[in-house]
Amino acid sequence: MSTPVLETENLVKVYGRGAARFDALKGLTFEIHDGESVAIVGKSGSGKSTLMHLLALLDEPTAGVVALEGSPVSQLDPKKVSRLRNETFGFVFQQFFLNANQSVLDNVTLPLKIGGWGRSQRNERGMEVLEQLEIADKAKNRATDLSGGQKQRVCIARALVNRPSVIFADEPTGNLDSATSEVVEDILFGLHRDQGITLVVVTHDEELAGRCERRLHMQDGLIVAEEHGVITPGQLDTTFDPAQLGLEDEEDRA
Ligand SMILES: Nc1ncnc2c1ncn2[C@@H]1O[C@H](COP(=O)(O)OP(=O)(O)OP(=O)(O)O)[C@@H](O)[C@H]1O
Repeated sequence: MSTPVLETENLVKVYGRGAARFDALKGLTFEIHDGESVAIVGKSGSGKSTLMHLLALLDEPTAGVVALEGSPVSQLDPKKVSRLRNETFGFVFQQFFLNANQSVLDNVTLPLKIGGWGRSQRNERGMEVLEQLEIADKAKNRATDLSGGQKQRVCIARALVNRPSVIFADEPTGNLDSATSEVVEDILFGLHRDQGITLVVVTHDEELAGRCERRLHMQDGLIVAEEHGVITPGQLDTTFDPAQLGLEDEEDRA
């Protein structure tokens, strides 16, 4: 089998110390292969975002290993880690994280600016992805002057601009109404299908998780179950048991 794009071994994350110590991840070992779509699901506080931050090299584990394409990340120079993160990953978050004072195009091309690209090349590539996301007519708008769905499309454009091999999406539809959510999901899964981009999605949304080929179920800092296969909405009632996934609590879904 090919080298996994991401791999963890006995991954541990502890926040705080003494009486304030909290063991957020308690030793996770798993692999994510190139071109997979994987959902990380579980109750609020189970450790999903913590795990995603470690996988995305946005934070460091307390113990254990994260390996990117077979190379343990802790052995790499921090500058190289930043470069790898910028080149390999795209990020889509529920809160958008768009710079309000910049244009849509400048927001989208930020990863290229960080990567040292010149302005004209950045703008050319930026317009390409905005066209792909059918939002090129908004390139000069301020990023705040958009609807929620348009903002998320801008975020996806920004995530794509560097031609990443992995997109991390943390509750990507959490701020969107259901019709807009479907559009955004279709875009993400279209990229996965057509461009072979690996998708790692953190979500409380059963339907979104069901569209992924694999679901890792987290509970109290551990992966307690793993499910394979896409689940269509019609199957949700019978095969996708919210109680089993720790999603039974309405409050957790808010
Ligand atoms: N910086 C931090 N310092 C201390 N504790 C933290 C920190 N970040 C997260 N935690 C704790 O670690 C646990 C896991 O948090 P995490 O955000 O990973 O959960 P989650 O499953 O993503 O939750 P949610 O679905 O609500 O986003 C929680 O109990 C949280 O309070």
